[in-house]
Amino acid sequence: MSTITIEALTKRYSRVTALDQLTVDVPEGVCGLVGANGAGKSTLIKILLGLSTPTAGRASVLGYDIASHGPEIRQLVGYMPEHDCLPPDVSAAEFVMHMARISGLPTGAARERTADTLRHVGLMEERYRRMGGYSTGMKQRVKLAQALVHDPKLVFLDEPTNGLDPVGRDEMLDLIRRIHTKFGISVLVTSHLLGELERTSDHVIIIDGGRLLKSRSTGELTSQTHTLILEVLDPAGGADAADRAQASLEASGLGVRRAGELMYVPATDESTFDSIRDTVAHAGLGLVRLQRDRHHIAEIFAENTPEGSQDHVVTG
Ligand SMILES: Nc1ncnc2c1ncn2[C@@H]1O[C@H](COP(=O)(O)OP(=O)(O)OP(=O)(O)O)[C@@H](O)[C@H]1O
Repeated sequence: MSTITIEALTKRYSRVTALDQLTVDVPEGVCGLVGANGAGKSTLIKILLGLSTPTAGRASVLGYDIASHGPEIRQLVGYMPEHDCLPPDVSAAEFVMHMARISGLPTGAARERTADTLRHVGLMEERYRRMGGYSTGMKQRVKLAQALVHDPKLVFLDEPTNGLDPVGRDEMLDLIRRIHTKFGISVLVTSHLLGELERTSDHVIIIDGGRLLKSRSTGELTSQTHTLILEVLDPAGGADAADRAQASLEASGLGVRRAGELMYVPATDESTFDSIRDTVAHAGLGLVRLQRDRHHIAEIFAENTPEGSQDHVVTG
């Protein structure tokens, strides 16, 4: 089932077309929205929240039309904005409690939800300190907590890993995954870091210049290819194992592409596995690895990205 449907959505600013006839459905679960800086991700989120009006096209969020039901949508959706927006002289506990009260929760429930969400994002210890002294990672966690505090059905997270170091980024990605697995909340998360989405998202939507490039389940995007990846060793300790394996495989009629010690062999059918095993054994070598290669999201993006727009995309 879709949480969001988008039909021919267009947003033109005076000099830029930020969204250009975008049509796509966002399924339940964790959905990654990926694109280089300026691809239109934040513009799309603001339109879906009813905070900005599209130039043309239509969309619905959780069954509500964005043109007529902004307040209903904002009641059911949590929003973590991209940029810093936290008052520095206030503590996380006060701020998240305030956001819970604004969402309409009575004081008791707001206090309970504030404690629960701050615990979930790992900010219990520091919750009474003023946020001006927080690290970037802690600020991102407060922004996430305020998006979750009113128990939404869906959250929009705009670049939640921005400014985080690799450890902080991994922790944030785990938190995002748990929002769905533990609480059943669907997530639309934006990023320009393609590698992040492979393990966090169930589905990935790729946009560029406000246009749709691809919308696929992560499984489909990273599905197995028809290439086998192979690594060998010489039990006698010889250093030329890969060279010898390559020569033997080619003599058996198999095509081999080399990348250092790794060999890539096109598989015609399951019998290719047997041919490789027998050929390698016959050459007196041992198999370290023999498996199907997989697509990576970054490669798929690279195949589709018009020249000149890739330099903003980080594939790490
Ligand atoms: N209020 C505005 N007025 C004019 N142009 C705008 C406005 N907001 C966004 N834009 C332009 O629209 C395009 C899309 O911007 P948007 O912020 O949606 O991209 P993004 O994918 O979220 O990138 P980023 O992560 O850098 O914010 C950009 O060219 C941007 O400069």
